[in-house]
Amino acid sequence: MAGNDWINSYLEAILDVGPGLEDKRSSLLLRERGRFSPTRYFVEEVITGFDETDLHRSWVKAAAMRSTQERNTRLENMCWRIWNLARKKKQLEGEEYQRLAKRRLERERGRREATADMSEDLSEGEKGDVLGEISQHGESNRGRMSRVVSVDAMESWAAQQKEKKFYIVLISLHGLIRGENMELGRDSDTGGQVKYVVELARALATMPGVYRVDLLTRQISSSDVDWSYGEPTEMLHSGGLENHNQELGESSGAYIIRIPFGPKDKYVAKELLWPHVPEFVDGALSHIIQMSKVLGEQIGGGEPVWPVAIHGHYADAGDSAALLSGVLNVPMVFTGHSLGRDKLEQLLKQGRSTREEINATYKIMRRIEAEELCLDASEIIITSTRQEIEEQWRLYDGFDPVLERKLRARIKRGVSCYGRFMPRMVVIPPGMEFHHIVAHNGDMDSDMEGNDENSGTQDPPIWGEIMRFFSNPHKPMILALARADPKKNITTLVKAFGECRPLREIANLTLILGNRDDIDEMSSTNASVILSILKLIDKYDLYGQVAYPKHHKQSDVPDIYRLAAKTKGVFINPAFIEPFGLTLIEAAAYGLPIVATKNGGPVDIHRVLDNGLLVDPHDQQAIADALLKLVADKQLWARCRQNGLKNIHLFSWPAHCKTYLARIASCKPRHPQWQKADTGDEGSESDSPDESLRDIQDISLNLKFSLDGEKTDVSTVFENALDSEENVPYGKSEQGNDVKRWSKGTFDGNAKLHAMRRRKYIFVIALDCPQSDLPNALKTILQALKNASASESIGFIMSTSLGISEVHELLTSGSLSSADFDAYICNSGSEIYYPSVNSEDCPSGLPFAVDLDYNPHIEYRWGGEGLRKTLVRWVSSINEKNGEMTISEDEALSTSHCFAFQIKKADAMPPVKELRKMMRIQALRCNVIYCQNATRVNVIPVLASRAQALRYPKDVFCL
Ligand SMILES: O=c1ccn([C@@H]2O[C@H](COP(=O)(O)OP(=O)(O)O[C@H]3O[C@H](CO)[C@@H](O)[C@H](O)[C@H]3O)[C@@H](O)[C@H]2O)c(=O)[nH]1
Ligand SMILES: O=P(O)(O)OC[C@H]1O[C@](O)(CO)[C@@H](O)[C@@H]1O
Repeated sequence: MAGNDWINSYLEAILDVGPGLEDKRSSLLLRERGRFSPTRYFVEEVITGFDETDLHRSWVKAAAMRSTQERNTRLENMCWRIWNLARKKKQLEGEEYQRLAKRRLERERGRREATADMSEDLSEGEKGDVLGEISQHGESNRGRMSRVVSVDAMESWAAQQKEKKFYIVLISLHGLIRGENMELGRDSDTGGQVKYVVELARALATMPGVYRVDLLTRQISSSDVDWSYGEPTEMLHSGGLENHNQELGESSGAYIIRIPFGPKDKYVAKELLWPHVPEFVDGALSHIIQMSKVLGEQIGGGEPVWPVAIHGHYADAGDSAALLSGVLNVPMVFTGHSLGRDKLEQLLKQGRSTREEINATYKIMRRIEAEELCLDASEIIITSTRQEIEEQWRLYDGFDPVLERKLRARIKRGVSCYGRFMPRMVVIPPGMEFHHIVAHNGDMDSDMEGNDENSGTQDPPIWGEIMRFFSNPHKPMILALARADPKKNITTLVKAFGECRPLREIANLTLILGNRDDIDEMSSTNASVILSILKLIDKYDLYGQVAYPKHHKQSDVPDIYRLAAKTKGVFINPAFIEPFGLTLIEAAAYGLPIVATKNGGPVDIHRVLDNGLLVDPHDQQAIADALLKLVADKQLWARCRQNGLKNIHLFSWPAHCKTYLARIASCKPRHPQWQKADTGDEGSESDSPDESLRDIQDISLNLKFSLDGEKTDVSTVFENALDSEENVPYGKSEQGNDVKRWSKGTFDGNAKLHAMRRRKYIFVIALDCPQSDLPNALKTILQALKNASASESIGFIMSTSLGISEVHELLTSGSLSSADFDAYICNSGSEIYYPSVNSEDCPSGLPFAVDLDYNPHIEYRWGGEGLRKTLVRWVSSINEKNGEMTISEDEALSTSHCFAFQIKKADAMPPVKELRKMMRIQALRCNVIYCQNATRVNVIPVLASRAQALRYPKDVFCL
């Protein structure tokens, strides 16, 4: 049922059912106590309803009742409802308060421990840093954004870049992205980020030193969306992009590359894309490897040209970028655009939904974990404003501005950070594409002079579409342009307008809220925004004063701003919080003064442009007052218009790109550590390209034998495993990551492994819990699979949380040999071994050869001894707290890249997320895994895992 109509309909139902209403003396609820009655049911539904938006409406209806009895019943129910709402709000506030206090304590403790660790060698200067760290941001107002334009240093950088030829990968996941006629505001997914990434890709490709930019996104071949989103590749034309240096990069250009993943014929909203991220990573990896090879031939003298950075935009693409940067060992960059923790806090503050409800709608906890992973994995995080760092990123476990500065100072002085790392946060606001604005600014000035009527040029069609709504189209236009998303808070704007008589008299209101054909076909969240607005227009009888056109094209947007400016109107963005606010710089560029929320990016924008007023978005009266002030005060209006136009050049893509590239160039170069194999005569072993495509099947023995707690008929596993190619039964890694496909890779450097080249199928056997019957089961599986096909064509990989000595024990107890498997992914993905007859290949003298390239490949941010010491302290604190030995370090099983701990009492252990959180608070980056039925904890490098090891694409160029 739309809106809160259910409340009134339940009240109607109560009145219809009506038992006991005659008894005027007793309370409705007391009267019904003890036995089921429909009245009681409806009353309870009403009073436990948790939304206050229609309380006023219920009140109006109750007050209008003629019958005293009916009125009293309604009022009585309203009292219950208000009481219940207040109680729930209080309870939520209490819970929130406790949560925040707990968080504060945890962070303080974490920071204390980190500081204590590093205290021995604190230099004097550093000690000073600790006090008043935050206030050190006291840069001047302009200074805060000055990074945008202080590009002098960039000139020398540009000279250096001439020699370089960068390949940059950007990722924006959901797929509704194209270069021309972007469908902005189409739904909740198509917002500013779409425009941002396309314009960034285009601008980067024109920079000196940049050879190619790929913007990876989802390929959607579905009748739900335009065919253009199904094209595998789209070149992004640079159009009239200006480059301040007039130095176009020697570039092969910018491209949108569409990777198919997720359901084939369906658009999937961003909240539902999470389970498909690993599939995207596999597709993207193939593309990047292929492209690096092609670029290597074009500009790398035959050596692959790896991406200089993989840059994820928004949490979902950040998650993917982290995995890709881990697999390829190249730097990761991240831009949040909008952050989950902040969104969660805002929604909780509104008090309308519980944490669980918010999570169910927005999958917000998954999103927050992805953002934490971005902090773990990124070298640089790009924000649009300083507010984003100080107010939003600081809400995360993995980021603390104080610790960040401290670590940076230590690195500068060459002092140890004891395995601690923080990404570098850099404020680089987005830019504007000015080429299509400049042409109109002259017109605008003549519009202002009132010359347009004789100018002979035709009005843009969108003007007519808007003006047809107005009784008096010449009044100043208040313009809002945003996605129909509740957080944009357009309903408060309509209320502010509707309830302010002078404003209604002096101005019109134009609402551009995306495109719609049929409200019933919109997503429920978008539809509810539109419906509430339509109801408010009706309620305040705003017909003739508000325009809400159903459609507009991207090319209409400049004309919409121009129309508002021509009428001496004002742009308004009243969002509860706006991370940056592209519309504000767009409005400024068209000479339109602004009223904007004081929460988020607009504060920084306003500081630079000084072209309007900031308001509290919850304060309806303040919104109306600010709008009235700007519209009515002609001098103020003109000053704001001029200020905006004068300073808008500070938001320029070329300046953005220069700072961006300088930052990226400062990252320590990293690239895959695997050695290029000697292609020699091995190439001939692959009979045909098809033959080299191997299917990987993951028979999850851990699932079958330990988690299920019951034995499975092993032969069934074989049948599934040998099922048709389309029906591959993929398993789950211990972290729940999908394990899918070995990237066409095999191993080199060891004669034994050359045999793998002949494999047509590779089966990955994932095992976690050694049980007494496991060796025999393994043996049976291997034999059965070999019998089912020519044994030469089948290869096996063991993927396990066990260490290599445990694997050896397991094999020996089942009379299996190390040569029965082609490779072993051990210690939860932190080591790879191959069978070897030469015992010198293995540090422990066992018949395995360790992959020596793998450890340096996954080493990024590995905390080593500093991390181990913190873990040991954590172990002691758990044992102390429990008063008994709950967990202990297992030195024998620990390796250089896997710290192993034995758990004695699984039920006395804190959940794994607590340990992850603690590590992050202390800036220690690692992957914590509870494995072997919660009897062991393995702590390994942050981007290592068993699933990631399967993507390790060693010597892919041989195939
Ligand atoms: O009906 C519409 C609605 C929006 N837009 C355009 O879509 C963009 C919207 O961007 P923005 O106002 O910045 O908001 P979001 O869509 O919410 O974008 C997110 O990402 C942006 C880029 O990082 C940030 O500026 C925002 O704060 C952040 O919320 C602008 O270019 C608008 O012109 C349209 O063309 N038509
Ligand atoms: O999910 P949120 O926090 O509302 O964020 C909005 C963001 O999502 C997007 O719609 C991208 O998927 C963006 O365009 C915008 O940056």
